[in-house]
Amino acid sequence: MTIKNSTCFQHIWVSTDDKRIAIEAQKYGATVHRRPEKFARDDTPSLHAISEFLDVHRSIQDFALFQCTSVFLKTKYIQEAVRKFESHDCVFAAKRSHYLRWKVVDGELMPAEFNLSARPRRQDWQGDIVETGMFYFSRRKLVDSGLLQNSRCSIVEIAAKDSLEIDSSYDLTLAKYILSSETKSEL
Ligand SMILES: CC(=O)N[C@H]1[C@H]([C@H](O)[C@H](O)CO)O[C@](O)(C(=O)O)C[C@@H]1O
Repeated sequence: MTIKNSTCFQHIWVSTDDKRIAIEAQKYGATVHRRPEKFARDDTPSLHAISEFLDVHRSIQDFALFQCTSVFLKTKYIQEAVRKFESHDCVFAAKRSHYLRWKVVDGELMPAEFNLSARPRRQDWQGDIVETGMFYFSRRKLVDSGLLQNSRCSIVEIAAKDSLEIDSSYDLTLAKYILSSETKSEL
């Protein structure tokens, strides 16, 4: 409904091989794209599913993928993405991360991005940019070359409280808790 209410799109499709999802999608005014089972496996990358969709819908040049695992999508994020998409090849949802990341190189632990003798403070750096998975605006020309993004990308920064992506039952519990604690005006 958030996508529909944004009034930003000519068409809203739900790509699925599942009858129950198809019924729900139609109930809320989306058009169903019957995704072939071989593109609907647990290990099917989204890019393959997008490519299959674009192969069937040849007139579509530009598109936005919304992942239903990000349940705190807001109209303001969609509108910002639409604005930025006018001057970029792709726009995706991202958040800032201020975690100090480490990596193992040849069996040795070392900082991924920071200097041990000058540990950054949150206040002193803008943080890493991390995809939240909420959405990806992109173009057929990129998908045709096997990409979803290129160097002419922009991001929409998602507030930490909206950035949860449901990947596990713990995430689902968290999402239910956040939803029950949000006031109606915030939704
Ligand atoms: C558009 C895209 O690439 N989607 C991919 C997402 C995003 O990378 C993730 O949501 C970012 O947070 O991850 C997966 O769901 C995953 O690894 O299980 C696979 C899926 O193909």
